[in-house]
Amino acid sequence: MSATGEELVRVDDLTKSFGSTRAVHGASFGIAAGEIHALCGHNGAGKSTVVKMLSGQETPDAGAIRIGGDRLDLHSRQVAQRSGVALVDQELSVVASLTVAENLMLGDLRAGWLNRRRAAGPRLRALLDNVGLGHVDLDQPLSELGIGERQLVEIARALGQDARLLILDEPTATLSDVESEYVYAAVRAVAATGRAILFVSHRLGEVLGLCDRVTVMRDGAVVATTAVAGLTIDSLIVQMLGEAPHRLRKRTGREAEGPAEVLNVSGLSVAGRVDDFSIGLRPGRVYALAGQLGSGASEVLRAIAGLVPAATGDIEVDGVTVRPGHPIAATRAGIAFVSNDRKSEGLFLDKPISWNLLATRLPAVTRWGVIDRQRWSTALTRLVGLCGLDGKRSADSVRSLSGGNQQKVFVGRGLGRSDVRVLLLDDPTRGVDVGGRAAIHVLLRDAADRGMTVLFSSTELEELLDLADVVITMHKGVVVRRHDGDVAGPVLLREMTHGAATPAEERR
Ligand SMILES: Nc1ncnc2c1ncn2[C@@H]1O[C@H](COP(=O)(O)OP(=O)(O)OP(=O)(O)O)[C@@H](O)[C@H]1O
Repeated sequence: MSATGEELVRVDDLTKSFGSTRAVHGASFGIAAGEIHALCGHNGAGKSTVVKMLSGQETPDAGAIRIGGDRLDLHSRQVAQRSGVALVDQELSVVASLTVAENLMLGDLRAGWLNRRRAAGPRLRALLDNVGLGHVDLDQPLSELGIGERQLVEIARALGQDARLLILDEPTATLSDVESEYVYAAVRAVAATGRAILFVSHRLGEVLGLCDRVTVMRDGAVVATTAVAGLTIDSLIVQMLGEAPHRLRKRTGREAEGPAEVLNVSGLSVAGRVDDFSIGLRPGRVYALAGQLGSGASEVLRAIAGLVPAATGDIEVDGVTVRPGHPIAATRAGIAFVSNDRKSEGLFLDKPISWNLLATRLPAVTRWGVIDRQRWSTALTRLVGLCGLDGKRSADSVRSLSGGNQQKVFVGRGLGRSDVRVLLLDDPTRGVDVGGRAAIHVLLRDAADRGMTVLFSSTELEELLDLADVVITMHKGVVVRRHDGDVAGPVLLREMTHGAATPAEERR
């Protein structure tokens, strides 16, 4: 752990609301020069909003940000960058088709002669060396590098901006352990140069292993800033969730026994993402895959839906084999998939609601290849009712709906179809407000009650506890545990953020 020096970054009473949502209120903490400072909290705690305020993407409603004692008005990303704040985002912004050198110069504010490739060469070389990329050629296309190395190029680029504060938002979420180690080494090297580092992570093991102190947020407020030396995974989880009586998932009477399994998956693997995943699912139940970004939950769903060509393993629906990597075969077998990206992978935003709901069931609403008005209208009325949408608006474009209602249309397409046996949903309520979320939960529960098998992924404890009959936790591509009976929120969070307990941890 690096020694920490004078306080370099200071955040005081930072506050930000979106409409009636108080995303962050009264948040205060400091980061010393040379310190690796973690920012933790469960979903919706306010971490991203703090990061956005520090990096100039959101303007605080109140409060102050100081770097090196100077109070800063970081009203745009460029201003934040000029003030010495560099952000390495969850989504990499490096460009695969450019060379490493070109990527390092992207977005550099000191454009001009200094950045011309030849003049900049030695400086760029030093940046790469600093993050452990001494073996990488500046003129190599970025596409030749692995995902971990691209993450390091991104960090090197941020350093090239002469950052005083380097913010890393879940930098290892999708990396392997080996790749993550390179990132840790780079982060330690950067801290050793006296910069302040804010490290946002859901992986509590790495927080304890890498960082000096951790600030935990809950419901928009800072709970505490503590030296990691005095913390354990469990004490961090208590800070994240509070001491209040922990919610238990209530048994619904849907025990493990019951009707024969409809979906059987065994030995499902996706190189580098999912390792040896097996599951048997019965009809009439709601199953959840609980896992953070990088847990493999999303890839499992996509692989079962036939959308991952490189997936291997056995998938059977009602005893009939469905070859991985064949989406049409999966659909024919009765598997429907709702992705987590309704905008680019599902809805036609400028088409009417009716069209979006019925496009996937044309055979049921046509006669001799022509749309049968009567059938169309009957199916539409039924589906609009099933989704809890306003029937009078079915001619409106999907774009005109709120996010929650758009998601209802997206989910609704898989409902009420006799040919769908298994409904897979990747994070079905992401970005949906509380009311919309409850409505989607009702839709999914009803679908299960009518005999469908529902399997969804989520990172939200409340959603897992409210909706699922069975919760399967995943961490770094493997199943941690299957919970058929009652389970408490902190147990799920521990398994999602840290994986299986070691024998020593079990004994404690
Ligand atoms: N642009 C926005 N408009 C409306 N509400 C928002 C917006 N951004 C964030 N929120 C709300 O503010 C609260 C804090 O969200 P934030 O994204 O900062 O949390 P987080 O700790 O980063 O969560 P996660 O780990 O899930 O990313 C949440 O209730 C969220 O729904």
